[in-house]
Amino acid sequence: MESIGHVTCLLQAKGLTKRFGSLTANQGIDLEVKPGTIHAVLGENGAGKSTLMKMLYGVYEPDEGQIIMDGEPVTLHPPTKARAKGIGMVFQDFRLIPAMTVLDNIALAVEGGWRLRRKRLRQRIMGISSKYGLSVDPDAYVWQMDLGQRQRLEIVKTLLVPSTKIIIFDEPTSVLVPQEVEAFLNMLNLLRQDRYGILLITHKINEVLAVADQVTVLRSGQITYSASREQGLDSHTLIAAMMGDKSLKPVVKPVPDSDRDTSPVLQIEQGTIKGDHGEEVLNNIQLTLQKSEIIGVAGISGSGQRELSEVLYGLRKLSSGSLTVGGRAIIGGTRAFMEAGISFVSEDPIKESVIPGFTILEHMVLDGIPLREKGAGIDWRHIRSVLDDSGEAKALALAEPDRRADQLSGGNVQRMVLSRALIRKPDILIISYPSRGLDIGTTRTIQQNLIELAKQGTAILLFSEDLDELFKLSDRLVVLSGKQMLGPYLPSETDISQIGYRMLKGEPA
Ligand SMILES: Nc1ncnc2c1ncn2[C@@H]1O[C@H](COP(=O)(O)OP(=O)(O)OP(=O)(O)O)[C@@H](O)[C@H]1O
Repeated sequence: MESIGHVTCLLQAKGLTKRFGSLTANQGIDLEVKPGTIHAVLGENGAGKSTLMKMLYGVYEPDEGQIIMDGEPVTLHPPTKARAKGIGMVFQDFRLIPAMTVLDNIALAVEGGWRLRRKRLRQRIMGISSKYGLSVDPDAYVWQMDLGQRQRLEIVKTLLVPSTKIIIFDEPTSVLVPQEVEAFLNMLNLLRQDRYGILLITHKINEVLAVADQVTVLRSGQITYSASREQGLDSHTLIAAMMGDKSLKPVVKPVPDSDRDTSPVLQIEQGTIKGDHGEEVLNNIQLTLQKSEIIGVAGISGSGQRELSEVLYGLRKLSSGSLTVGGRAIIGGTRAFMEAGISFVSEDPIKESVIPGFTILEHMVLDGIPLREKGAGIDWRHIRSVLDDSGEAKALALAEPDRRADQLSGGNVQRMVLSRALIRKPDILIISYPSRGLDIGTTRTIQQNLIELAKQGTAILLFSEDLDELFKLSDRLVVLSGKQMLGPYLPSETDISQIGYRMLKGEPA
C-alpha cells in the first residue's frame, strides 16, 4: 500500500484522461481509494463517471495519466489484470446465465471455480452471504431471481476472489426497492469495516450523505468538487458542483380541472397473466385507466410489473380475461397496440430498445416520430426538424441526433427513449421506471413532462420503485402484491407507509 501522509492508499489515479474521437470523456482526473473508505463519485448523465470506473477496472486504457498501486505505476487493462490486482466491479447489467443456478454461475465466473469441490464452494458462498447479510441461495436458479437478488449474487462473486480489495459499484441502488437500498447501505458499511476500498457511483445525494467518506463530483469530464466527510458534505454544494449554473426546479402538479374529460381509455377485466415459465403472476386483475390521468403502479420488484407492462404493449397475452382500448379488443401484437395509440418505455431500454450502430435520429423513427415517405425512402430531413423543434428533447438535453446510441452513457440512452415516447404524444403511455439512471435535474424534468403530457390528454400508467415519485405524479395508485392488484387508492387518502405495507404484506385484514 502507498503511504500518503499518515493514510495508506490502495490506489491513486493521477491526471487520467480518456478521449473518444473528438469527445473528451475524462480530463485530468485525480482520485484516491483508501482502505476502509467509501468514495462516492457523483455527476450528471454523461459527466464521465462510467468512463472513469472503466479505466480503473481495466476496460479502457487511459490516453494520459497514471494509476499507482503499491507505490508503482500499474497497467490495469484488460480487466483480468485489474482483477488480479484486487479490483472488482459490480456492473449495472449483470453478467449471469439465467438457466443456471447461483452455484454454477459462480463456479464458471471464479477462476478455477469449476474445479473447486462443490461442497467447498457452496460453503464459501454461504459464508460470505451470511457475513455481509446478502442472503444468496446457492441452489436458486438465476431466472427465478429479481434484480436485487442478482445484484447480491454479483457482489458475492466479487468477494469470492481472495485478492479483492477495491470494489467498484456502478449505480447499484438504481435497481433496488427502498427496503433493499437500506440493506445495501448496511452491507457497504460492513465492507468498510473490513477495510475494503469502495468506489460508489450514484445519482442519489441522500445515499452519499448517508455513507460516503469522500466525494468526487464530475461535470463534463472534469472534477468540479472533491471533499471528505470531515471537511463537511452538504447537498447544496454537491448539487451545484454537479449542475453548474443550472438550477433545480421543483415538480409541480396542478389540481386537475373538475370538468376535464375522464372517459376510460384502457380497461382490463378479470385479467390473469402468466410468467415466462407458465407460472401465474397476476390473478383476476381489474384496471381502468382514464384519459388525462396518471395511475402509479407500486410493488416490490418481480411482483408482475414486467409481465403486466408487456401485456399492455402486445408482447404478452392475457391468459384469461379481457383487455380493451377505447372499448375495443386489440387484435395483434406490438404494431397493433402502437396503432391503437399506445407508447411504451420498457424497464430496460439499453437491452430492449437500442439497436447497435443506429444513431439517435434513426431510433426516433422506431415507435417515435411518425414516418413520412420521401420518394422511395424515409424523409430524414423532416424527422431531423421534428427533433430539432421538440421542446421535450430540448428539455431533456438530448445528445446530437447523429450520435450512435450504443455509445451514449446509460442516462443518455434513457433520455433518448423518453424523448421518443414524449414526442409522439400518445393517447396512452405505459412507462416503466422513467427516472432510473437519470441525474436529479433530468429526473425532475421528466416528472414535470409526464404531468404536462397527462394534462394534454395522455393516459399514463407509471411503473416505479420510487414511492416519492409515485406519490408526486399519480392521480391514483395501485399496488401489485401476492399476485393481486390492490387499489386503486387516492394519494391524498393514503401514505407511503400504508402503500409500503401493502407492497410487502397485501391488504391489511
Ligand atoms: N464507447 C464510447 N464511445 C464513444 N463515446 C462514449 C463511449 N462511452 C462513453 N462515451 C461518451 O463519453 C461521455 C461520458 O460517458 P459516461 O458513460 O462515462 O457518463 P456517465 O457519467 O457514466 O453517465 P450516466 O450517468 O448517464 O451513466 C458521454 O458523452 C458518452 O456519450
